[in-house]
Amino acid sequence: MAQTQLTFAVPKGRILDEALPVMARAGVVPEDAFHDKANRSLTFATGRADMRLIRVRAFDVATFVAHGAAQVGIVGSDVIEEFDYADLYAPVDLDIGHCRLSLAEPKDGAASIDGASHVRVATKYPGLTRRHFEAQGIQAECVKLNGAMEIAPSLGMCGRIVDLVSSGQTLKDNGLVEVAKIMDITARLIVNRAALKTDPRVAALVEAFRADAAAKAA
Ligand SMILES: Nc1ncnc2c1ncn2[C@@H]1O[C@H](COP(=O)(O)OP(=O)(O)OP(=O)(O)O)[C@@H](O)[C@H]1O
Ligand SMILES: O=P(O)(O)OC[C@H]1O[C@H](OP(=O)(O)OP(=O)(O)O)[C@H](O)[C@@H]1O
Repeated sequence: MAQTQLTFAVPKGRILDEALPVMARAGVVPEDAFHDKANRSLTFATGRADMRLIRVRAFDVATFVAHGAAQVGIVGSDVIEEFDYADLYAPVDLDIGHCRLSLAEPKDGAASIDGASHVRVATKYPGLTRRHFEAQGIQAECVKLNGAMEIAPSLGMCGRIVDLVSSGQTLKDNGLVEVAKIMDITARLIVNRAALKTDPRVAALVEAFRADAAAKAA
């Protein structure tokens, strides 16, 4: 009987360039069409007849894998923690996509919108933001944005933002300062828990990525 195809979900954003060499060392190499910017396909063959890639938005990688539509994927730990899907397991830290999730405010201080027990925050990460403030007994009202949240405080929409920071240049260029780090972030290999239990190819892939991470760390 022919084996079902494994589906490996990769994010189309900035992690991808760093992820491709790691994937190649674990034996996952996309067909040439994957690198053709004009190609609008979302599904690609790999060097393995029993595996295909899907290229989707970073947040959707976690959703496809949690629902078992893809068995394996690569995504930032920010996305994993934001969703906290029970069916998703993140067994390998790939040591790529380093950044941090931080709280930032205008360099002259948060706007008067914010009080002692209630703040309004623009973010792509409402779950992580609420949890961060809850731990301090503060209720966070989150305004969900999908990008460019650095402009929200200057437009009076919120007092602060929670967003990813790497060099800090985006904050600086928009008159903001980092006031607290919420978490350090790296990209992880993620797998669907049920697929890991039932399909030995998933366990073998985890081992291949784990061996590569261990060799890199040695
Ligand atoms: N400045 C950064 N430096 C390093 N890693 C980052 C940075 N920004 C984001 N990342 C990591 O890359 C992942 C994807 O980020 P990116 O901003 O490229 O997503 P995207 O594909 O543009 O998002 P969307 O799906 O909303 O279009 C993030 O989840 C995070 O783990
Ligand atoms: O600290 P820095 O090095 O400046 O990086 C931080 C920026 O990188 C990410 O955005 P990205 O460039 O992915 O664009 P986006 O707004 O489309 O998410 C993040 O959302 C910040 O805006």
